[in-house]
Amino acid sequence: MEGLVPVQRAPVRVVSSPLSRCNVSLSIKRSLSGFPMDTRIRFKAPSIRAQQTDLKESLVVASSSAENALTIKEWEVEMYQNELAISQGIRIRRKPPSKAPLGYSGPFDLRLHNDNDADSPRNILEEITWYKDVEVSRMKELNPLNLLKKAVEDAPPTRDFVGALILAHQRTGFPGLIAEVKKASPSRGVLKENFDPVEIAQAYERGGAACLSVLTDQKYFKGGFENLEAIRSAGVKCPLLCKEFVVDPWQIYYARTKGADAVLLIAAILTDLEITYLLEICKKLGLAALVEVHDEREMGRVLGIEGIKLVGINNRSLETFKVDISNTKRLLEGEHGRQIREKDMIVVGESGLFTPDDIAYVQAAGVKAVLVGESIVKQSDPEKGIAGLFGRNISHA
Ligand SMILES: O=C(O)c1ccccc1NCC(=O)[C@H](O)[C@H](O)COP(=O)(O)O
Repeated sequence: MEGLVPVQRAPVRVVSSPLSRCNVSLSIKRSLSGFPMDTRIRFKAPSIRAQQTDLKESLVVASSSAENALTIKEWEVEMYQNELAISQGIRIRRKPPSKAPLGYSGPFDLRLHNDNDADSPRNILEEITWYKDVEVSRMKELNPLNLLKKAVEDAPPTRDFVGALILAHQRTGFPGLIAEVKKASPSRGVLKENFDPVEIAQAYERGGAACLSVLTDQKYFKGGFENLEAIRSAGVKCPLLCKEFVVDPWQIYYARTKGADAVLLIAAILTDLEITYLLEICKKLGLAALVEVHDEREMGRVLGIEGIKLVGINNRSLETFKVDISNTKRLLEGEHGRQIREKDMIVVGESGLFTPDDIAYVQAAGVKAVLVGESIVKQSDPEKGIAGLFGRNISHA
């Protein structure tokens, strides 16, 4: 099935079913956590017609036992994926480690997570990630992937996000600006009361932004996919980054249907294999991917993944909210910095940038682009906010 990575193939024996004599083989192709599951039941059924009624009845029995087997297998895979994520240094658990399904009789260590407080998120990023899982399941029901894939064909064409950043950098001598359309955030609350996303986007464009970042999360950032769509439909030329917490390939397709030119992939919540897979989907859809890291370990992981052009260094810990712009400098020093230059990757300095000195600081550290929200969106005139941030008008430089 298109869009799946067969990370696990587990034969499930339907031991007590009468169907076992028909050589039922249930193979589970489970992709990544939160990703679609492709379940196929193959029959090497006897060719004799007379056995068909018998087979129908047997199917009913088998399907309920197969369903149980699937639930258990799915839960097991999720647990293994949590283990895999932990082994890659990912502290964020992708799902609440809820209780093992009825009938589970696997290794004891998979059940160790069932302590009483384990089902509470440990920080805001974990909370958002768990919420996304539920939200995406709901949205998928309204917009199934097969319909989305058709809708993608009618989406407006993608624009060159990376190219726009490089051009802006060459044109102005400053890092190319990704200006963020951000109404609120978990750390700062509401940043702008009278929030008109299209007006703000147009002001950013006039002010010399190379690209825009549009927050689409409703619950924590008071954003929305309708903002992305409205900005695109209003004729804003700057390429658009869909700023989401992507945990499922479905979100990438959805972003594309709403006019996105790029998406954010956060290394703190995705395994290496998931990033690789999501990058493939982006490539297929003509989208750029901004892969975001926060620490040395994430940077090391990302440098080991093929095909990443744009890497963002977030100065804000998404777990603690602490902002420290020296994070950008630290992560670009030494071996990692050398590899980034060797691979000719574009680094985006993200979060906590307020003044021309901040811009000069991250530029000296090696960034060719910056992603800025709060300091410019809060200004009564965001166009002037950009000039204030760079210390001069960058719209025609
Ligand atoms: O901004 C937050 O409070 C936040 C909290 C938890 C997860 C993500 C968060 N922000 C996303 C971002 O990375 C920023 O919106 C972006 O880098 C712009 O930052 P800033 O210029 O500081 O608004």
